[in-house]
Amino acid sequence: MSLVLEAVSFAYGRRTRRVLSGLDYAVPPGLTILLGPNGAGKTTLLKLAAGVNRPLTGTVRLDRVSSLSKEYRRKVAWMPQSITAMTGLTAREQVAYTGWLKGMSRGEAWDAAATALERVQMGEHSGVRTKRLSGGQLRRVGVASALVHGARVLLLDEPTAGMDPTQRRVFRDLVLRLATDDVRVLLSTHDVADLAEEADHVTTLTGGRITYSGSTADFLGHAPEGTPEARRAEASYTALTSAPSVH
Ligand SMILES: Nc1ncnc2c1ncn2[C@@H]1O[C@H](COP(=O)(O)OP(=O)(O)OP(=O)(O)O)[C@@H](O)[C@H]1O
Repeated sequence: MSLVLEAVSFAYGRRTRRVLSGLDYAVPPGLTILLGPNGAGKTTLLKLAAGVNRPLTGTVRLDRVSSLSKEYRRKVAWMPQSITAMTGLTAREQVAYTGWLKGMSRGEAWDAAATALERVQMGEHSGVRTKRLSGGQLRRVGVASALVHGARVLLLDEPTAGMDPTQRRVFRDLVLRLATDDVRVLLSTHDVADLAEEADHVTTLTGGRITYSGSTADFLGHAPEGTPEARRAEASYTALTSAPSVH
């Protein structure tokens, strides 16, 4: 199973400059952290990979399935930066609704919603209206919605933004458990030090170009010699995002 972007270009309007141009990228196995400065194009890349945005040129596919097909959207799940709490719906209803939108029957979606909420440790909140949940809990409902239809690739856009350290820890443990041999996770974050060291892979994006994509160990090796252990992720990130081009 491989999610690949091939020679992808994208612009938000006909006359606006391209945010991505001729980009080639394959989502690596396991958990990958997507790092890059503000405006680098991380959200744009995730939306293209999710099939939410259509590339101007090039292709996005999961094995042979095009991102423009309905089948693709069942296999790939995207969690946007902000999750909307749907008025009047409980956590389980909101998650089941997503499953139904992705083509599951009502009964199937209802059962799968309970399982997905358990997986994100929100089982005991499944009957709570989502409007009443905290920001961190709502993000976990967002992950459950991404999991409910059995997606093979999860694309999470800055899921830890605005979380306090405790919520961040819970979420981080959750994400580390989600990435398995069968499910690839690509997660964008500004929080270099927090997640990068536990991820399998790191990808850095600068000005719409991939400046590094490889193992976390190699990534950490880009820190200048003598960098203290605790600052290696940050130093590697700085080295890779300020250099003109690497890989
Ligand atoms: N809807 C839009 N319309 C026009 N331009 C946009 C739109 N969304 C993003 N852009 C532009 O595209 C570029 C890449 O934005 P994108 O949101 O993908 O970056 P990002 O790396 O996710 O940034 P951040 O970390 O700030 O979320 C930026 O220059 C941004 O201004």
